Formats: sequence, C-alpha cells, structure tokens
Amino acid sequence: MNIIEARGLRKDFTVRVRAGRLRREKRVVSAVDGVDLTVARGEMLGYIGPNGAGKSTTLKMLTGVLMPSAGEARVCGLRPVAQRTRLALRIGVVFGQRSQLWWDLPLRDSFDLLRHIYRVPPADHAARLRRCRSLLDLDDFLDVPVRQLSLGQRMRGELTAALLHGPEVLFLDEPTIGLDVMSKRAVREFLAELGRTGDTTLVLTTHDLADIERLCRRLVVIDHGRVVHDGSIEALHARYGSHRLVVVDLDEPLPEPPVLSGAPLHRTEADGRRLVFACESVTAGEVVARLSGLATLRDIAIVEPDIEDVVARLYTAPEPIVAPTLPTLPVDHEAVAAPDGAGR
Ligand SMILES: Nc1ncnc2c1ncn2[C@@H]1O[C@H](COP(=O)(O)OP(=O)(O)OP(=O)(O)O)[C@@H](O)[C@H]1O
Repeated sequence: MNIIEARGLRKDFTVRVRAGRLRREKRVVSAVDGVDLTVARGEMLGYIGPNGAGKSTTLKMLTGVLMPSAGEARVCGLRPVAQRTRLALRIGVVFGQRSQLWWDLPLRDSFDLLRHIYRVPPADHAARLRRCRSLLDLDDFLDVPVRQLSLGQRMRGELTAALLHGPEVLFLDEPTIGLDVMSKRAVREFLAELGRTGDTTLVLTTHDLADIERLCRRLVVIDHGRVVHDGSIEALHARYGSHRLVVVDLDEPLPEPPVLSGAPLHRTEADGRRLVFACESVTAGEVVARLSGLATLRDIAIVEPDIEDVVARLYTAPEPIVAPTLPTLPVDHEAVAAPDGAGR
C-alpha cells in the first residue's frame, strides 16, 4: 500500500529579476514541474538532485508547508495542506538547517513539551525516548540547553524529537549536512535501524551519496523540478553503463586475450599479467570462476562503480552514457587487494 502518492505535483514561484539597470520584472520559476511519486509503506526512499533541483520544495508540499500550484498529493491518505494538523500527528520532519527544539531548554525538556503538544501517552513516550537514548547515545547531553549542543548532538536531538510521537513517515531534508564523521555514522546507523523495523517510511534528501548507498534501495533523482530517474541504485548503474570491475593478476600472460560473454575485457596492464573485466551481465564470481579454468590467478580485486560519478554524469547528461568512465588502477602488482565479496 502506498503511504505517499503525488501526481503532477508542481510549484511555481514568482520572482523579480533584473531587466536593465533599474527595471525589474516578474518571472515565474517552476521549482517543481510535474512530479509523480508513490512511496510504499516502510520504504526508504532517497530523493536527490543538484542544488535548486526542487527537493526541499517537494518535501514542503508533501508535509503541508507549501500549497502546490498544481497537481495533488496524499500522505497517509490525507491532503497535506488541507489536513495539515491531522497530518502533523502522523509524520515527522527533520530539516537539517532548521530546528524544532527550544533553544534555551535542555533536550529533556524539549522532549517533554513535545509529548504534551502531540498528546503522546506517557508510556509510549517513555518507550520511544528510551530507544532513541540508547541508539543515539543521548544521555551525555540530555540536560544541556540546545544552544550549547554541537551540530551532531543537536541533529540526534532533532531526530528524537521527530520520532517521539511515533510518525508513520519521516521526512528528512539533509539530515547529515555539516556533521563530522562520527555523528554522520551515528545518524546513518540509527536510520538504518529504523528502516530495518519497517514501521517508519523514510524519505531522505541529501547531497551525501554515502547516505543513500547506506540507507536507500530506491532512488528518485530530480533535476530542474522533474524526475529524471526512479529506481534502484543498481538500475541507475545499469542505465548509465557503470559496472563492477574484476581485476585479475595472472601468473603468466595468456597467449590470446580471453573472451567472456557478459564481461568484456576492459583493459590489459602489466604486459598482459593483469586483466580488467567489466561485469555487464554476469557476476564477479562467474568471471573469476571462468578465468580460473583458463589460467592460474595470483590475485583478484573487485572495484565497485562509484555512485557519485554516476550521479554527476546523470545531472549533466540527460541521456544514458554507454561507455563507462572507469577508475585508473595501480600498475603495481602488489597493490591489488584481495577480493572482498568475490562471489557476488
Ligand atoms: N520561496 C521561494 N521563492 C522563490 N523561489 C524559490 C523559493 N523557494 C525555492 N525557490 C526556488 O525553487 C528552486 C528549487 O528550490 P529547492 O529549495 O526546492 O531546491 P533544492 O533541490 O532543495 O536545492 P538545495 O539542494 O540547494 O537545497 C530554486 O531555484 C529556488 O531558488
């Protein structure tokens, strides 16, 4: 069952732009330009795009903050703007740049206030807070006023605040922006755990693609207000011609370059002692198995395609690119690492 459904969602803003030295004229900017989106209950969706693509505007329409110029949306079966108060009880929102906590109050008091605002039964509140305290390590700073918290501590507080009323959908706009490595990891692990239980649907916008790789199976990419990709990360790699590479080091070069269907030889190095294959339609394990019948393999490495690279290309090229850009590999024989998932 879909917990989010949007059809033809559009948001136009009227902006004033310079038209000559003194004159300014009005222009309409379509921040979101006909987005169709369905999200199933329990799904973890990555909603990404370059700066100004329309991500935050979409989230604002889905959470009832902004009225769409056209199209319609239902979140938890409710119309976001018209039924905003009811919707607020069923969703949680974390906007990385904005806070829902009381600046001068300790976190603990903010959480208590939220319990009253959302009228959460004390036992439910206590159970959810207990879980967040343990998963997000809140105890060291629960009694510290919010204004004295580091960004990472505050973000953990924001996540807790957004979850204390038990929302069905959690909208996260850049939840790891500006966080140090440890805080990012804590937030990601927490969200992954949340996703594993399947109770909360997650919609996440981010510029940090490691967030997406870690958390989301499905990715919607938006550019200039329009959806340019909707599918799995694997589908994105397949569409943009980026493949996992298998690098094998041989004892002796083969007299002829081997031909493996589904895994073309991408390049040869070290006088034929190192072969690099692109896994187009076979697994890395199959490539290794077939090669081991042809030669003695000294070493094997698997190089994953880089999602950042793929997405950067998607932003700049509307059409799929067939020839992949592949990373330069070290020529040094010893530098090839042992496989770490060769069977995949
Ligand atoms: N209130 C507003 N008035 C006028 N234009 C706006 C307004 N809000 C957003 N825009 C414009 O709409 C477009 C989409 O903005 P939005 O904030 O949704 O993008 P985004 O994908 O979230 O970008 P970023 O990754 O930089 O946060 C941009 O061109 C932005 O300048």
